[in-house]
Amino acid sequence: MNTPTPHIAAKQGEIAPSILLPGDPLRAKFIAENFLAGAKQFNATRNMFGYTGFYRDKPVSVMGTGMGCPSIGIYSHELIEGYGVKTLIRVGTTGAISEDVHIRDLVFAMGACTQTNYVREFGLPGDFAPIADFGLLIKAVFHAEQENLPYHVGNVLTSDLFYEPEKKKHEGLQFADMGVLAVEMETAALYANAALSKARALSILTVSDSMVTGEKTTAEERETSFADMIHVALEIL
Ligand SMILES: O=P(O)(O)O[C@H]1O[C@H](CO)[C@@H](O)[C@H]1O
Ligand SMILES: O=c1cc[nH]c(=O)[nH]1
Repeated sequence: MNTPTPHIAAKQGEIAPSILLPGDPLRAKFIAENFLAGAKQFNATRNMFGYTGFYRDKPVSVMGTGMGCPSIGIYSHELIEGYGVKTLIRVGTTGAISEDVHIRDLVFAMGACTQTNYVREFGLPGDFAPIADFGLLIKAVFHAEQENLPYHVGNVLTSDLFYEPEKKKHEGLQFADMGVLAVEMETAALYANAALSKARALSILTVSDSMVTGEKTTAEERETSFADMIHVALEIL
């Protein structure tokens, strides 16, 4: 794939082989300014900000993906196929659907069930199971254990809907009955793209609210647990 790509303005060599991917481009800016040394901006196309800097002397990039599978699908494809990115870690928020998962906990998405059509569009002769890279996952678990962070490992649900019509509200609970922990909107597409292009991917999510209890994090609480998520991601690259 030629660069610059249709959605990323970087020149070859400006994006590191490892990248963090928050949904929100302003979170990418925050991560670059607060967690990376010497960060330089490589993208502003569509205001989808991207930066490369250093973490413990290792080059690391961070870029927003937007919301939903088509959006992260486009950016992760161009990052892998255009810029040779090998390791992609989504750092996002998620809503708990399991009663065992509480706000502020971390969820490492071992697999991603989905209601989206993204993976089906690949035209495989059956259902593909989008899974995390095992090496990244085990390092994330090891780091969370060392730091005594509250975390869960398991399935998430990647949905196209943030606002569900009343008659669909029971569907999250049906997935919860199958052991699914939490709902978000991008992981299945990220894992499918990584599999297709032989890259490594993991979603590390912070629980921002609970469908079970109705609890929500405050802005201040989100900042604290958000920092845990970024530290885990940076430490395992
Ligand atoms: O916090 P981010 O990474 O954006 O992730 C979650 O938040 C957005 C919805 O508010 C969706 O993108 C969902 O997956
Ligand atoms: O409830 C939530 C919270 C974060 N992200 C989602 O997609 N849903």
